[in-house]
Amino acid sequence: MTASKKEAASQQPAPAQPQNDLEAMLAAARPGGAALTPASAVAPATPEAGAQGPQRCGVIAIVGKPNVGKSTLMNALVGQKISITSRKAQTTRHRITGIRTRGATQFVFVDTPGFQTRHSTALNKSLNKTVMGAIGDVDLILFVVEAGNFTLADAKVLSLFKPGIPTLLVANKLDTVHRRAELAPWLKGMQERHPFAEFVPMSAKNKGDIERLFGIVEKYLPEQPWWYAPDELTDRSEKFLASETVREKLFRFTGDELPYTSTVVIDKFDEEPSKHHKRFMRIAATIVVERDGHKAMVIGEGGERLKRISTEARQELERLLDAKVFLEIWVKVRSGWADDEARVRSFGYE
Ligand SMILES: Nc1nc2c(ncn2[C@@H]2O[C@H](COP(=O)(O)OP(=O)(O)OP(=O)(O)O)[C@@H](O)[C@H]2O)c(=O)[nH]1
Repeated sequence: MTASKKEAASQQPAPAQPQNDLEAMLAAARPGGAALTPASAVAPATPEAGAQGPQRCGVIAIVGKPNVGKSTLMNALVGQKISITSRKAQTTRHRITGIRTRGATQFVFVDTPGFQTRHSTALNKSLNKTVMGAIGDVDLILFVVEAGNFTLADAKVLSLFKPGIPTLLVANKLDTVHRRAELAPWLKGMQERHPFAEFVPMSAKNKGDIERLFGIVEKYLPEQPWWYAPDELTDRSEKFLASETVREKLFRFTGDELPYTSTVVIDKFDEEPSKHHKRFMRIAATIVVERDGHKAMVIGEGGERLKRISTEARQELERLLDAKVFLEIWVKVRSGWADDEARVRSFGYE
């Protein structure tokens, strides 16, 4: 990948011509360095897989501090929910590959956990190691921040980037910026911080922006044969997706009360023969929490909350696995697991 990566890195993307208010504002902020490319200024890439022309394939890391919208972006790019999302920071804990094949190009996205700067537990050290591993050998980095915002936590992530890998500044959540004029000086400041290849103000929730981001990303990927079949969406196992689904429901239904150190372990993931269903899966999961109080919180009054978590997780898994699912969930207390390196590893973290 190295030779072709250099080629991709040396491509100089042409700056977009201003076509609307946002673009004009961006052009005004342009200090002569990076192309300021609002997602809305680029022609969409060819949507279907299998088109003529040389194949392109490359790895794109999606990196940023917690809660900036990395998983939302990844799911929108892949076109299906691969990475779990929630309002709670630190939802993503593993490196996740999402694959999308469009036209002659295969995009291999790597979503990473939000880089942790606050607590130095074994869990957080493992999360940061995952981020570092993900950005080491990729063709392009999408550095995701909230448009108009740049904090110390963002700066710490940025300081990890090595020179040589082209990096796009994805200024996400543009829909929440009401005073767009204020973005110009902010972008100018960002240009001074790092030699970004392009600036892409956008919203991960806007389909048009996603469509155009494909067009921007495509030109950084080297010409080489695809690595995956065109219909593959992820390299993660169904078992892994099962644990992520339960974890997502757990966080959704417990809100901010439950510490982020709670986790999910899959104890059983078996396909069984069935006369009534084309596919029948028997899954057993354990939610691991740190304290008795957290266990009570997960179970809820009369078991109501755990029942809701189970029902929603089962329904989503039935869609995801295209199977009838029997899901059993247990809750166990293992105090101090996030501080215990061996436990962190035994629960499937790197
Ligand atoms: N308004 C708005 N909200 C967004 C956008 N993108 C993501 N969000 C919201 O931001 C929150 C965090 O999104 P995630 O995708 O989980 O963020 P993340 O960066 O993966 O978070 P971690 O897993 O903690 O690293 C969720 O509530 C999303 O719905 C956007 O473009 N606009």
